[in-house]
Amino acid sequence: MAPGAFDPKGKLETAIAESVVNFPRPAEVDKFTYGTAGFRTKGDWLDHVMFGMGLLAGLRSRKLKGQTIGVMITASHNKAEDNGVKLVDPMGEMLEQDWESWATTIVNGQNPEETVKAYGEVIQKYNIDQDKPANVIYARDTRPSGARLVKALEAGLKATNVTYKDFGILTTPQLHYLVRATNTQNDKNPYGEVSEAGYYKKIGAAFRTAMKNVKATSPVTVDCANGVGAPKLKEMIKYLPTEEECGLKINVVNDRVEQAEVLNKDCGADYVKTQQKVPQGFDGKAYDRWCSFDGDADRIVYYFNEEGPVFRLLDGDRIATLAASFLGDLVAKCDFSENLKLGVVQTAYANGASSKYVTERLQLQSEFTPTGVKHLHHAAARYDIGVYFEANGHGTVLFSNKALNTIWSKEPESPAQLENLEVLRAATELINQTVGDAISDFLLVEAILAHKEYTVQEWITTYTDKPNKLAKQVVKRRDEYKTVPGTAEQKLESPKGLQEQIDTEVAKYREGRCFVRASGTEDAVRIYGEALSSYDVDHMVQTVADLINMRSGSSG
Ligand SMILES: CC(=O)N[C@H]1[C@@H](OP(=O)(O)O)O[C@H](CO)[C@@H](O)[C@@H]1O
Ligand SMILES: [Mg+2]
Repeated sequence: MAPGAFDPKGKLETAIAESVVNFPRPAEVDKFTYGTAGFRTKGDWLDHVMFGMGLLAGLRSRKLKGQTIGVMITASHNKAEDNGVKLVDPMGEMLEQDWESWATTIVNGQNPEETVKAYGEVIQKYNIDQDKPANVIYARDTRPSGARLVKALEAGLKATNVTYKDFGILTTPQLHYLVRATNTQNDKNPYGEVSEAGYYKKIGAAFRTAMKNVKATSPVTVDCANGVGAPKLKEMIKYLPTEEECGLKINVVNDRVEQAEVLNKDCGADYVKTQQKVPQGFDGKAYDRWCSFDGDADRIVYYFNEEGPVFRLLDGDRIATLAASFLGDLVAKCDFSENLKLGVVQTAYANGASSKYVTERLQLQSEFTPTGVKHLHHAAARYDIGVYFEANGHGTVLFSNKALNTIWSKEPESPAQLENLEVLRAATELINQTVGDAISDFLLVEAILAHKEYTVQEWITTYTDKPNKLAKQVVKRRDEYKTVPGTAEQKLESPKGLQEQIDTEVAKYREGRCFVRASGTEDAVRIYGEALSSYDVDHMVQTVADLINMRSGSSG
């Protein structure tokens, strides 16, 4: 058929209608919405969504000349019975925003005819030729519902004649890696071998180079949230230099993947960050270095206990500043003829002290985007070296082509410069540039700590966090809470008059900052505040919560 042509009684369309009846819509869900994290809900309700994602992944691949599209089945840090799905674009980035609404449309058909109709709308809108090749790869985390959901996905792929490959159980960033590796395998600079082992080889070799002349302080303990990060980190360790070689001993805890119900339970990066406490299974002594992955291993936070014990968190802001300081130093020492622009991208939830440290101490550019990794990723891509992290521990570093060319083509002028250059080159290979990756970020942090000869105490004293609080408030209608574009979501446009009230309140506190926005993932609005004293923060955030409560009551 011609591009854009669609026949509701055509071969593929008939196959869709016949197959989708095996994956009916669950009565429990009114409407599915593709949000920041793709689709996410109870695993039992997602078969129909998976079928639709099979259709859409195939269409997206056909639209992009047969380039391989990824499908990741995971619900990250959510509980074990939940599941979810996200599409991955050809260079390993998140699905293009325009297509998110098509994802929503294609899974919300009330009957087979409506599903076929939605499929046809995408074909017409994007002028897609159904006879063209389509390639999709997919993987899932360790959730029990994953194996069944894969069948629904495959049914959608089969109905529309898509060539596909199942990569089994992987971390989310591994799937992103594989998508990019697949699409660049015939390029001059392939991203890496197209296999899970290829991922370990690339990162393992880079870590070995980065650690060549330094020794780590051992040990470090990794809480894997009882998720997919556990078996994958254990596999990664086989490719790393041994403790004798580099000084690093890695303990893996919370690795009970066979026990589905303990996934993310009282452990993992999200628990540690939101509860501000050590995970289940913590047995560290004062100042022992620990970190936690989330359930699909795309987030990481570090922490330790001071005597007391007093819990101290080293979150995404800390990793961003550590990485920016390290990379900035290396770039300066390599003395490139080209000027490489380094920047740090954060959201408004970043602690003010970290942003100040970036601009004043590191003398680097700092920028803020709205919440959500795709915003940070796009902004970071505009720098030669763009470091981005959400405070919750999701982030990575992006190197522009110019940066890569400069770094790899430079002729060193001294043995010391060669050493720095080698470390910087290793960093470009060690860091997963497709998406935040707990395993890759973990090894980056470990390499940096070894180079800087930092203990956790030295790391945390680089700056002092401002007292802060993140609260949430359930409201009748969170969609009433809209922010002014270009303010990184820090000013409300509506409800009318609320921002003025917040401003008046915040002005009462020394170095006060407070903003309110609707959550994209939960049915609530979030309130973030910081000020010079923690007493002030508590008071300010509580008063703002009360203001919202009063509004919410009258507007409902
Ligand atoms: C304050 C906060 O941590 N917000 C999280 C949360 O978004 P909300 O839109 O705030 O619900 O979930 C997002 C997806 O995981 C993550 O990107 C983001 O950082
Ligand atoms: Mg995650």
